[in-house]
Amino acid sequence: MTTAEITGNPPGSFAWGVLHDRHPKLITQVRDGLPYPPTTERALDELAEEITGEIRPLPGWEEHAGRSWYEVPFLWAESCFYRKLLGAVGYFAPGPWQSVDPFEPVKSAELRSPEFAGDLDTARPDRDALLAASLWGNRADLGFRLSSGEATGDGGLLVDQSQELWSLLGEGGRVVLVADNSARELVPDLLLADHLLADRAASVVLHVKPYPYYVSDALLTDVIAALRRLSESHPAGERLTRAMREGRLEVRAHPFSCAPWSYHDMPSDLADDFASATATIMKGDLNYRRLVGDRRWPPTTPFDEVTAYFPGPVAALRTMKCDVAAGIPADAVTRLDASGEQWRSNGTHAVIQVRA
Ligand SMILES: O=P(O)(O)OC[C@H]1O[C@](O)(CO)[C@@H](O)[C@@H]1O
Repeated sequence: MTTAEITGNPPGSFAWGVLHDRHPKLITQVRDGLPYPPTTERALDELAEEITGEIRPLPGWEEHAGRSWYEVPFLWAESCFYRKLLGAVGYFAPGPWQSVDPFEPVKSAELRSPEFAGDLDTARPDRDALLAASLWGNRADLGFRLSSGEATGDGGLLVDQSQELWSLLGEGGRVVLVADNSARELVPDLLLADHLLADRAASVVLHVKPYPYYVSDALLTDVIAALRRLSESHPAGERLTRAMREGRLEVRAHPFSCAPWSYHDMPSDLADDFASATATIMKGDLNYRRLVGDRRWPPTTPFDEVTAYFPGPVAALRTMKCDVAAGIPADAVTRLDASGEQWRSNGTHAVIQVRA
């Protein structure tokens, strides 16, 4: 079974709002974050203008050139936008700005924020608290806050298969954790990895992005910054640093992690990585969209069905921040639809879903 891919239309939809409102704000935020030279300012101006019209050709991204940003698959349009934003700030070109993360100022500020310190102070070591911290750490990523403000209410878990997840993870072996955002999400992910390494896994492979993406997505440099910050006030910082040196915690940054397609199209080496793991844990909203396909699934479509193709046991820890939904019980869908709230995308609901 399949259904239509999400695009930026119709006007007023969640995807439309991201393209229409969030992306221009992001350009402004990036511009304000670092003292870029006039050539970069001009490139950012050009991108701000381009996103109101047609997609201009870019080597490797010709697939939808000449079309409106709103007509093409939303996942592709967003990924292309981030790729072009990095191009505009000289991220890929030889020169002084090469590899300078345009989102680093916001990521660093978060790592030094009182909220972050509060997270650490209240962190509890039991497994369910660690799982919940990792899940809800995804609630307000830095891109989401640009257009939606910080999600506050807690609508709770619409699906809670945490017991199935713990059963899966009880078997040792290698666990793959596909990270999402840095700082306030990555640190609880690392604390979860620390718990797994102590109790349930011989090794953990942490997948991060090879280059900046979706504002706050974690890179290797963010893992290192998080470990340093953690080491200042939590014993797990030292343990995890040692685990990295010993190869029990391994960081990978596969190019496909920034590709504009779902995991259905993943290359064989990545599929082998997932297939040979005890379990793969997918963090966050974007990974969820890529896992189940960025499509207008009826929200009751079984999670097992939309992930049947995935090469190995897989779990999703996701706060809901877009229109994609699957595996939601029918009575919950009826109740939430009747409430009139934007339950699919306002970041106050979450799921822990497992396909063993
Ligand atoms: O960091 P996450 O959880 O992947 O969320 C990414 C955000 O960006 C979006 O992909 C839209 O830009 C939303 O789905 C979500 O709000």
